This record gives sequence, structure tokens and C-alpha cells, in this order.
Amino acid sequence: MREVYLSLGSNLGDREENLKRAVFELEHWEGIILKRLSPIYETKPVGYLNQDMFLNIAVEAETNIGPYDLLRVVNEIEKKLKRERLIRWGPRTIDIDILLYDYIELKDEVLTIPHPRMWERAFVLIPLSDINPFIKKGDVYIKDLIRDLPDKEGVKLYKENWYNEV
Ligand SMILES: Nc1ncnc2c1ncn2[C@@H]1O[C@H](COP(=O)(O)OP(=O)(O)OP(=O)(O)O)[C@@H](O)[C@H]1O
Ligand SMILES: Nc1nc2c(c(=O)[nH]1)N=C(CO)CN2
Repeated sequence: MREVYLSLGSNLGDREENLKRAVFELEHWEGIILKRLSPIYETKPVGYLNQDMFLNIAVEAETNIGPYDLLRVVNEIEKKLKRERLIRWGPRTIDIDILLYDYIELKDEVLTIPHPRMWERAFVLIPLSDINPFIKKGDVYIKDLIRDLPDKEGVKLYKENWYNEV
């Protein structure tokens, strides 16, 4: 089994329900075992600014599904939750990114791991550090990366202990 970290975000419709449904799908997917869920954070939109606040979480899981198949799985879950993609970085019912996959590094047209923009996104790193404060980028611990991020004030704790396993 490999250890993976995912980032989930929603800013359209019932945001908390969208996160719950996506986590439910992950939890019941064969080959995926959920290990830890972060609290929910409410976060200011980054990139395309003219949109509503997001709810974001990070998830730690174990899986025997390879990285490319895992991308297909998360895309399928996004589709199932009827994600609409109109604007790049724009509103979405659910967005699931693969942040880290074991110690793998890879980069091609379909998949880049570690996720290329994760290290400068407070909405990713703050929930991620809650579930694993020992994650590092090179020699630098995640807490130290967060300290230097300009947009960390836009990330506020929204709800802890929000998911009851089914
Ligand atoms: N680590 C990764 N996790 C998820 N998708 C990835 C990853 N690396 C590359 N991709 C590719 O990115 C494509 C576009 O993703 P998407 O439309 O969700 O981007 P975005 O969420 O708007 O922006 P961002 O990638 O900055 O979060 C996906 O179809 C996928 O092929
Ligand atoms: N706060 C916040 N901003 C974003 C998010 C997100 O999940 N949260 N996702 C984006 C595209 O992946 C772009 N901007």
C-alpha cells in the first residue's frame, strides 16, 4: 500500500455536503483506505478572485491504485458530483487534486506529482499540516512554508470533526 495525500475543495452549491459526498465516495472505493481527514477550512479564492469562498480539506489515504489510475478515480468522483468547469480556477462543486503519492515524482501532460502549485497555496498546506506536520519540501517543514505564505490570512477554521464514517 502507498500513502497518498489529496486536497478537496468546493465553492458551489452545498459546499460541506459536496465534501462529504466526495469523502464518502473515496471511503467506499475499492483499493482506497482513508486514514486521516483534516478539519474543514473556509478559504478566500486564489487565482480567479471573482467567486465565492471555498471550503477546503486535506485527506490522507492508503491505496494500491497507481497514480494514473488514481487520477481517473478522482476524475470519476468529480464527474459523479457533477462538477462544472467553465472558468479556469473558477467555481466548482468539487475539485480533487492529488498532492503527494508516496515518494514518487512525476511530470507529464496528464499528471504532475507533487502537485506543482501545492507549496504556495495556504488552502492546501494548512489542512495538510493538520493531518501530517512532518511533511517537508526538500529540507523545509510544512509549518515553515506556511509561515511565509502571503495568503494564509485567507484561510479560517470552519469545522472540526465534521465527518462521521459510514
Ligand atoms: N497532481 C494532480 N492532481 C490532479 N490533477 C492533476 C495533477 N497533475 C496534473 N493534473 C491534471 O490537471 C488537469 C486539470 O485539473 P483542474 O481542471 O482540476 O485544474 P484546476 O483544479 O482548475 O487548477 P489546479 O491544477 O491549479 O488546482 C486534470 O485533468 C489533470 O489531468
Ligand atoms: N481558496 C481556494 N482557491 C482556489 C481553489 C481552492 O480549492 N480553494 N482551487 C483552485 C483551483 O484548483 C483555485 N483557487
